Amino acid sequence: MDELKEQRILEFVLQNAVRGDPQSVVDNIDQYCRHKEWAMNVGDEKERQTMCRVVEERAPSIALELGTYCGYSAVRIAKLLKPGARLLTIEMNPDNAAVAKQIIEFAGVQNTVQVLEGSSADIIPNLKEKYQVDTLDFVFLDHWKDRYIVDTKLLEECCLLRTGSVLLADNVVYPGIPDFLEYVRFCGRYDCTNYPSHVQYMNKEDALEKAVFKGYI
Ligand SMILES: Nc1ncnc2c1ncn2CCCCCNC(=O)c1cc(-c2ccc(F)cc2)cc(O)c1O
Ligand SMILES: [Mg+2]
Repeated sequence: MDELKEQRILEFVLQNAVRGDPQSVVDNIDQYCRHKEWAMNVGDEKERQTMCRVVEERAPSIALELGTYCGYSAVRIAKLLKPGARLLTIEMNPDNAAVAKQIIEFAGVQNTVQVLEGSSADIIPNLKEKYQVDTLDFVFLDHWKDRYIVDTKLLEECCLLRTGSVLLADNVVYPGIPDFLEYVRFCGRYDCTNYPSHVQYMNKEDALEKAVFKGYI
Protein backbone atom coordinates (compact mmCIF):
# COMPACT_ATOMS: atom_id res chain seq x y z
CA MET A 1 0.00 0.00 0.00
CA ASP A 2 1.52 3.34 -0.97
CA GLU A 3 2.45 5.56 1.94
CA LEU A 4 -0.20 8.01 3.05
CA LYS A 5 0.44 11.76 2.94
CA GLU A 6 -0.05 11.83 6.69
CA GLN A 7 2.76 9.29 7.06
CA ARG A 8 5.02 11.55 4.97
CA ILE A 9 4.19 14.49 7.24
CA LEU A 10 5.06 12.35 10.28
CA GLU A 11 8.37 11.21 8.73
CA PHE A 12 9.29 14.81 7.92
CA VAL A 13 8.58 15.88 11.52
CA LEU A 14 10.54 12.97 13.01
CA GLN A 15 13.51 13.76 10.78
CA ASN A 16 13.52 17.54 11.00
CA ALA A 17 11.81 18.76 14.18
CA VAL A 18 13.33 18.90 17.65
CA ARG A 19 11.91 16.24 20.01
CA GLY A 20 10.08 17.87 22.94
CA ASP A 21 9.76 21.23 21.16
CA PRO A 22 6.11 21.87 20.13
CA GLN A 23 6.98 25.03 18.17
CA SER A 24 9.55 23.13 16.14
CA VAL A 25 6.94 20.45 15.37
CA VAL A 26 4.27 22.90 14.11
CA ASP A 27 6.88 24.93 12.20
CA ASN A 28 8.01 21.76 10.39
CA ILE A 29 4.46 20.73 9.55
CA ASP A 30 3.87 24.25 8.18
CA GLN A 31 7.08 24.04 6.16
CA TYR A 32 6.23 20.61 4.75
CA CYS A 33 2.69 21.64 3.82
CA ARG A 34 3.87 24.95 2.33
CA HIS A 35 6.61 23.47 0.16
CA LYS A 36 5.76 19.81 -0.37
CA GLU A 37 2.08 18.80 0.03
CA TRP A 38 -0.97 20.79 1.04
CA ALA A 39 -2.82 19.34 4.04
CA MET A 40 -6.17 20.34 5.43
CA ASN A 41 -5.02 21.06 8.94
CA VAL A 42 -2.79 23.99 8.08
CA GLY A 43 -4.77 27.19 7.97
CA ASP A 44 -3.23 30.52 6.97
CA GLU A 45 -1.33 32.74 9.40
CA LYS A 46 -4.43 34.74 10.33
CA GLU A 47 -6.36 31.57 11.13
CA ARG A 48 -3.56 30.31 13.33
CA GLN A 49 -3.24 33.65 15.13
CA THR A 50 -7.02 33.80 15.67
CA MET A 51 -7.19 30.27 17.03
CA CYS A 52 -4.30 30.95 19.41
CA ARG A 53 -5.76 34.27 20.57
CA VAL A 54 -9.18 32.73 21.29
CA VAL A 55 -7.56 29.89 23.28
CA GLU A 56 -5.41 32.34 25.27
CA GLU A 57 -8.44 34.57 26.00
CA ARG A 58 -10.47 31.61 27.33
CA ALA A 59 -7.48 29.98 29.11
CA PRO A 60 -9.36 26.65 29.22
CA SER A 61 -8.83 24.05 31.93
CA ILE A 62 -10.54 21.43 29.78
CA ALA A 63 -10.68 21.70 25.98
CA LEU A 64 -12.12 19.42 23.30
CA GLU A 65 -11.11 19.18 19.63
CA LEU A 66 -13.27 17.42 17.05
CA GLY A 67 -11.12 16.16 14.16
CA THR A 68 -7.48 15.65 15.22
CA TYR A 69 -6.15 14.83 11.74
CA CYS A 70 -2.32 14.84 12.17
CA GLY A 71 -2.38 16.61 15.51
CA TYR A 72 -1.19 19.99 14.23
CA SER A 73 -3.86 22.10 15.94
CA ALA A 74 -3.75 19.86 19.04
CA VAL A 75 -0.03 20.67 19.45
CA ARG A 76 -0.73 24.38 18.88
CA ILE A 77 -3.53 24.40 21.46
CA ALA A 78 -1.53 22.31 23.96
CA LYS A 79 1.33 24.84 23.82
CA LEU A 80 -1.07 27.55 25.02
CA LEU A 81 -2.72 25.66 27.91
CA LYS A 82 -1.88 26.50 31.53
CA PRO A 83 -0.26 23.82 33.75
CA GLY A 84 -2.74 21.09 34.67
CA ALA A 85 -5.11 21.92 31.80
CA ARG A 86 -5.96 19.17 29.33
CA LEU A 87 -7.09 18.76 25.73
CA LEU A 88 -9.21 15.82 24.56
CA THR A 89 -9.15 15.39 20.79
CA ILE A 90 -11.45 13.02 18.87
CA GLU A 91 -10.29 11.39 15.61
CA MET A 92 -12.33 8.83 13.72
CA ASN A 93 -9.73 7.76 11.15
CA PRO A 94 -7.40 5.20 12.81
CA ASP A 95 -4.47 5.97 10.48
CA ASN A 96 -4.70 9.68 11.27
CA ALA A 97 -5.10 8.93 14.98
CA ALA A 98 -1.92 6.83 14.90
CA VAL A 99 0.03 9.61 13.16
CA ALA A 100 -1.38 12.25 15.53
CA LYS A 101 -0.42 10.25 18.63
CA GLN A 102 3.19 10.00 17.38
CA ILE A 103 3.38 13.70 16.52
CA ILE A 104 1.86 14.67 19.88
CA GLU A 105 4.31 12.40 21.72
CA PHE A 106 7.28 13.71 19.69
CA ALA A 107 6.25 17.28 20.57
CA GLY A 108 6.25 16.29 24.25
CA VAL A 109 2.63 17.27 24.92
CA GLN A 110 1.29 13.73 25.45
CA ASN A 111 0.58 14.49 29.13
CA THR A 112 -1.67 17.38 28.07
CA VAL A 113 -3.34 15.92 24.97
CA GLN A 114 -5.38 12.71 24.91
CA VAL A 115 -6.36 11.35 21.47
CA LEU A 116 -9.73 9.59 21.62
CA GLU A 117 -10.17 7.29 18.62
CA GLY A 118 -13.72 7.01 17.34
CA SER A 119 -16.65 9.06 16.13
CA SER A 120 -17.70 12.22 17.92
CA ALA A 121 -21.25 10.82 18.02
CA ASP A 122 -20.09 7.86 20.12
CA ILE A 123 -17.51 9.63 22.32
CA ILE A 124 -19.23 12.91 23.27
CA PRO A 125 -21.99 11.15 25.31
CA ASN A 126 -19.26 9.36 27.31
CA LEU A 127 -17.09 12.39 28.14
CA LYS A 128 -18.55 12.92 31.60
CA GLU A 129 -18.48 9.34 32.87
CA LYS A 130 -15.52 7.90 30.97
CA TYR A 131 -13.23 10.94 30.69
CA GLN A 132 -14.06 12.81 33.92
CA VAL A 133 -15.36 15.91 32.13
CA ASP A 134 -17.77 18.19 33.99
CA THR A 135 -18.22 20.97 31.42
CA LEU A 136 -15.99 22.08 28.53
CA ASP A 137 -14.34 25.51 28.50
CA PHE A 138 -13.32 25.40 24.83
CA VAL A 139 -14.31 23.28 21.80
CA PHE A 140 -12.52 23.45 18.43
CA LEU A 141 -14.69 22.04 15.63
CA ASP A 142 -12.64 20.86 12.64
CA HIS A 143 -14.12 17.51 11.63
CA TRP A 144 -16.72 16.49 9.04
CA LYS A 145 -18.56 19.67 8.13
CA ASP A 146 -22.01 18.05 8.35
CA ARG A 147 -21.23 17.01 11.95
CA TYR A 148 -20.71 20.51 13.35
CA ILE A 149 -24.42 21.25 14.00
CA VAL A 150 -25.22 17.69 15.14
CA ASP A 151 -22.34 17.66 17.61
CA THR A 152 -23.08 21.17 18.89
CA LYS A 153 -26.63 20.05 19.74
CA LEU A 154 -25.19 16.85 21.26
CA LEU A 155 -22.83 18.89 23.48
CA GLU A 156 -25.87 20.87 24.68
CA GLU A 157 -27.98 17.75 25.24
CA CYS A 158 -25.16 16.11 27.23
CA CYS A 159 -24.90 19.27 29.43
CA LEU A 160 -21.25 19.63 28.47
CA LEU A 161 -21.47 23.40 27.94
CA ARG A 162 -21.70 26.10 30.59
CA THR A 163 -22.23 29.85 30.39
CA GLY A 164 -19.02 31.14 28.76
CA SER A 165 -18.02 27.90 27.00
CA VAL A 166 -16.38 28.86 23.70
CA LEU A 167 -16.99 26.98 20.45
CA LEU A 168 -14.51 27.82 17.68
CA ALA A 169 -15.42 26.41 14.27
CA ASP A 170 -12.98 26.13 11.35
CA ASN A 171 -14.05 26.37 7.67
CA VAL A 172 -17.37 28.15 8.09
CA VAL A 173 -16.91 29.70 4.62
CA TYR A 174 -14.88 27.05 2.79
CA PRO A 175 -15.72 24.16 2.60
CA GLY A 176 -18.60 25.98 4.38
CA ILE A 177 -21.04 25.03 7.14
CA PRO A 178 -24.25 27.04 6.54
CA ASP A 179 -26.52 24.98 8.83
CA PHE A 180 -24.13 25.32 11.81
CA LEU A 181 -23.73 29.08 11.22
CA GLU A 182 -27.48 29.63 11.06
CA TYR A 183 -27.97 27.56 14.24
CA VAL A 184 -25.42 29.29 16.47
CA ARG A 185 -26.27 32.75 15.13
CA PHE A 186 -30.06 32.52 15.50
CA CYS A 187 -30.94 29.97 18.21
CA GLY A 188 -30.45 32.64 20.89
CA ARG A 189 -27.99 30.66 23.01
CA TYR A 190 -24.69 31.95 21.55
CA ASP A 191 -22.86 35.24 21.07
CA CYS A 192 -21.11 34.84 17.69
CA THR A 193 -18.05 36.49 16.14
CA ASN A 194 -16.71 35.82 12.65
CA TYR A 195 -12.96 35.89 11.89
CA PRO A 196 -12.15 35.96 8.16
CA SER A 197 -9.18 33.91 6.97
CA HIS A 198 -8.09 32.12 3.79
CA VAL A 199 -7.61 28.53 2.68
CA GLN A 200 -3.87 28.04 2.27
CA TYR A 201 -2.58 28.20 -1.37
CA MET A 202 -6.07 28.28 -2.86
CA ASN A 203 -6.64 32.00 -2.36
CA LYS A 204 -10.16 31.07 -1.26
CA GLU A 205 -11.95 33.02 1.42
CA ASP A 206 -12.57 31.11 4.62
CA ALA A 207 -13.40 32.06 8.19
CA LEU A 208 -13.52 30.89 11.78
CA GLU A 209 -16.69 31.41 13.84
CA LYS A 210 -16.52 31.86 17.61
CA ALA A 211 -19.75 31.05 19.44
CA VAL A 212 -19.84 31.77 23.18
CA PHE A 213 -22.54 29.78 25.00
CA LYS A 214 -24.92 32.04 26.98
CA GLY A 215 -26.65 29.23 28.86
CA TYR A 216 -29.61 26.90 28.36
CA ILE A 217 -32.03 29.67 27.57
N1 LIG B 1 -14.52 12.17 15.52
C1 LIG B 1 -14.92 12.41 14.25
N2 LIG B 1 -16.23 12.43 13.95
C2 LIG B 1 -16.59 12.67 12.67
N3 LIG B 1 -15.72 12.90 11.65
C3 LIG B 1 -14.42 12.86 11.95
C4 LIG B 1 -13.97 12.63 13.24
N4 LIG B 1 -12.62 12.64 13.21
C5 LIG B 1 -12.26 12.91 11.96
N5 LIG B 1 -13.30 13.00 11.19
C6 LIG B 1 -13.25 13.20 9.79
C7 LIG B 1 -12.70 14.59 9.55
C8 LIG B 1 -12.21 14.72 8.14
C9 LIG B 1 -11.48 16.02 7.95
C10 LIG B 1 -12.42 17.22 8.12
N6 LIG B 1 -11.77 18.48 7.64
C11 LIG B 1 -11.93 18.84 6.37
O1 LIG B 1 -12.56 18.16 5.58
C12 LIG B 1 -11.26 20.09 5.91
C13 LIG B 1 -11.16 20.33 4.54
C14 LIG B 1 -10.52 21.48 4.06
C15 LIG B 1 -10.41 21.72 2.61
C16 LIG B 1 -9.99 22.95 2.12
C17 LIG B 1 -9.88 23.15 0.76
C18 LIG B 1 -10.17 22.13 -0.12
F1 LIG B 1 -10.04 22.32 -1.44
C19 LIG B 1 -10.58 20.90 0.37
C20 LIG B 1 -10.70 20.69 1.73
C21 LIG B 1 -9.97 22.40 4.96
C22 LIG B 1 -10.08 22.17 6.32
O2 LIG B 1 -9.57 23.05 7.22
C23 LIG B 1 -10.73 21.02 6.79
O3 LIG B 1 -10.81 20.86 8.15
MG1 LIG C 1 -10.31 22.69 9.07
